[in-house]
Amino acid sequence: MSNGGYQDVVAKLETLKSQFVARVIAELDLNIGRLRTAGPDEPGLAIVRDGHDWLHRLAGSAGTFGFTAFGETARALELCLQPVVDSERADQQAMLAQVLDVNFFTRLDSLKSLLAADAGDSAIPVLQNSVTATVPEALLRVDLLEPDPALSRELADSLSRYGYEVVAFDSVPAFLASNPSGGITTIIANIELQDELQPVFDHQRQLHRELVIYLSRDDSFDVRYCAAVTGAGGFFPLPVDVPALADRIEQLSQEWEESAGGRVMVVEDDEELAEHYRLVLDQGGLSVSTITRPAEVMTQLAEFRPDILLMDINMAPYSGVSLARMVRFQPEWLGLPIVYLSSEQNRDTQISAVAQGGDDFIEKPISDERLVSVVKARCVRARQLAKLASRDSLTGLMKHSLIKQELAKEYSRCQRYSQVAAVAMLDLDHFKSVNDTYGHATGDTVIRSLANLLRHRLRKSDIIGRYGGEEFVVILPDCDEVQAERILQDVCDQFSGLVFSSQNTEFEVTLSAGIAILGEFGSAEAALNAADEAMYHRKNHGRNGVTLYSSMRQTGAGEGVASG
Ligand SMILES: Nc1nc2c(ncn2[C@@H]2O[C@H](COP(=O)(O)OP(=O)(O)OP(=O)(O)O)[C@@H](O)[C@H]2O)c(=O)[nH]1
Repeated sequence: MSNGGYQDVVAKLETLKSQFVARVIAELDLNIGRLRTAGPDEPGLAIVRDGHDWLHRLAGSAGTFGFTAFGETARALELCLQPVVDSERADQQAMLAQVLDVNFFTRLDSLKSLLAADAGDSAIPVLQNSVTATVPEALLRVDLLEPDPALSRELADSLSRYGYEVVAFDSVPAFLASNPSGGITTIIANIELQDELQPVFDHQRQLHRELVIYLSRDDSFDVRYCAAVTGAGGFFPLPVDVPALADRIEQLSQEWEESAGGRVMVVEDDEELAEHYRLVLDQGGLSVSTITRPAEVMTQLAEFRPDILLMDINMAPYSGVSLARMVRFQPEWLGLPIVYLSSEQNRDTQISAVAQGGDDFIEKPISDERLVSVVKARCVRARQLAKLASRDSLTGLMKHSLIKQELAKEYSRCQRYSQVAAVAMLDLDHFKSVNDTYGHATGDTVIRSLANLLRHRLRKSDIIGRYGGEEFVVILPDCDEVQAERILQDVCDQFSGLVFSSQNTEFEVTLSAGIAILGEFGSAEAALNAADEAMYHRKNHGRNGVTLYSSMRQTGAGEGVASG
């Protein structure tokens, strides 16, 4: 975020703080006046219950706006009223006189002066060092810092086959001169340049140590350890195992993507507090949606689709705990992490809230820095878990069941809007012999390499899944036969150009693909079967290439495919 943007956030937070003060001053006069009139009767009890709720809200929100002493006193006063609220009806009236004594009102009156004192000397507890981190596309770029021109050329050439845009530099100053905007990239650097790079990291916020991979001629423990000490994300001895290096770049960029951003929905009925959280979390690089009316929770969930839901507990007349239960009525939200953000301090109540449909509890008030770091960590975890459930562990691509769901969705979309989309089935050629000759681990590297290539070569809107062992499905929305054939032929060519090595032997692998156009079939399943049949046709006609189902039909093959 630019400095201007940061100043803007600070100004908005200051405005919220002023609004909070103005509201609280009005509430103080009103509530103190009412509590003074509370007699030992039913109307008096109602006033005390309202007063308790009001103090509870103040205790939770004041600290967030920087009114620490004020918030602590409000909390102490809330606890004074707690026994009345908690006790049996018969005892309540008798307790009133004891609780509402001179001491209670002296402390209640002190709230006004505490508010004024805190307002004078407390700074807005805003994040000082925010990061906006939503730049995964930039990670396709790899900056290569290698003084040896021959090695640099060879590596740049090999990595570009995996779909990376490689920019080579022979020195750190040359790299810095070319990247003045400091876009986030993966950096592959010869470890000899390590001492020059360290000061650069200290001064450039966009360069991240964890996105650096060192190359080294010396593969000793000491050198590897030194690289780890710098916080580097990878280490490769020379000569480089290129597929493994490409794989590491991919892993780093995926880890980065997971840790960047995150979607959080906040349900908080206090409007100033909700806006404060929104500004602070947004400043911390998260996408935020806030709702102050709990009745909107279901609609907003469906629209915003958050990674986590942050929910206040006391939102009279609603309870966050019951809302969490209600959210869980819908199977789709069973796995959504719900974190209570509440000023509730009673441990038993906290545990009971978590037991009834929530996942965790954050106590209010919480500092801005801590809120951002806790929420970010929860988002990363939520994304990792969601990914584990739906993504193939070897490649990170969609699993069989998910890709079939996506295909069904795309099929309906094409039907509804009369759009064109293609589905392709891809299968590695003679893959059994790769495993048999070089071992299963090398076979895994080949599978991952194809997955990475597909991720890079295809558009963001294309959908890729691992359908089976060495079989992949690709869905290409808004893509006709001619375009799909061109794209997949390009993938085939790129893939067959990758050089793998194992046991000092270099080898290449090819793939066969079949393509079908969704709209030409009566169901998504039938289109997939057709793509599969076209792929087998390619296997029987020389492999290493693409077959269109429609051309295969024209030449008389594939009569058996169901078209409905
Ligand atoms: N390394 C590795 N191998 C796998 C994985 N899943 C499936 N395979 C292997 O993929 C191979 C598939 O072999 P086949 O179905 O005979 O096909 P092929 O050898 O590729 O022959 P064609 O498809 O006719 O070109 C088998 O050896 C499986 O064990 C995996 O996750 N990792």
